[in-house]
Amino acid sequence: MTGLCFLAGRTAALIPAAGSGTRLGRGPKAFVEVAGKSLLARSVAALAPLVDEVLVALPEGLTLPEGVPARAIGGGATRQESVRRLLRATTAEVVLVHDAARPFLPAQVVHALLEAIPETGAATAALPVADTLVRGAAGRWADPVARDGLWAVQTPQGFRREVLLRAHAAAQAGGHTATDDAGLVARLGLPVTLVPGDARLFKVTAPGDLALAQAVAAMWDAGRDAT
Ligand SMILES: Nc1ccn([C@@H]2O[C@H](COP(=O)(O)OP(=O)(O)OP(=O)(O)O)[C@@H](O)[C@H]2O)c(=O)n1
Ligand SMILES: C[C@](O)(CO)[C@H](O)COP(=O)(O)O
Repeated sequence: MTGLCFLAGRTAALIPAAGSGTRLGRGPKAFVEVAGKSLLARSVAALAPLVDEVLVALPEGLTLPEGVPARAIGGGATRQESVRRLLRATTAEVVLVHDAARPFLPAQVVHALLEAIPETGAATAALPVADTLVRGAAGRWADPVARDGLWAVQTPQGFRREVLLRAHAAAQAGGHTATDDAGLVARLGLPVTLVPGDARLFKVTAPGDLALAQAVAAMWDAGRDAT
């Protein structure tokens, strides 16, 4: 693999980018630009120097923009199905699954994941929850939720490919879903290591996130924030 020596075997970055961006409301979200560069191009650029290959799942009928160093396949109707297709399209021993919608990916997070994967076979970037949490009902405060031990899960998430293949096969056989891949692995009763994520790894989800993304891009593109 490229760059790092603590993992044997080839490493692939798998980027689900086939979402429709309903909440953002600007068409297929991976193609939305921030400071002149699409979310997809930014995510690929962060990962390409650190892995042996980059695979992207795109909405049916769309093609990779010129100059994006990746191989594209057609995505599925859900994120889980897009990742399942990506997994089947690589033979790499280690896979890093990363949302195209998280365009600011510091290299140190990838290094931390690659370091963690040999021990358990599965690891995800995550941040301890910092806000007070509450369950709401009909717009009113219902129950406080203790935040001790709670983490907000980000991507990338890294796996030995055979571990994630098993998790997806079990999900398909059992007809169950999870909002992320680490969740599918945990459902098998297997350990998932939490490694420090990064505030800049937020997911561009709703229109308000674009203003934040513009602000981060100004620093990132000037090279003052790309650690
Ligand atoms: N069928 C799908 C749905 C989502 N994704 C990808 O999964 C990541 C996280 O999904 P999300 O932020 O929910 O993106 P969208 O599904 O596009 O957003 P929305 O739910 O607002 O439509 C994104 O990179 C998205 O492109 C995917 O590859 N295939
Ligand atoms: C995979 C993920 O980004 C981890 O936080 C998240 O679960 C995706 O959620 P969404 O429902 O696709 O927005």
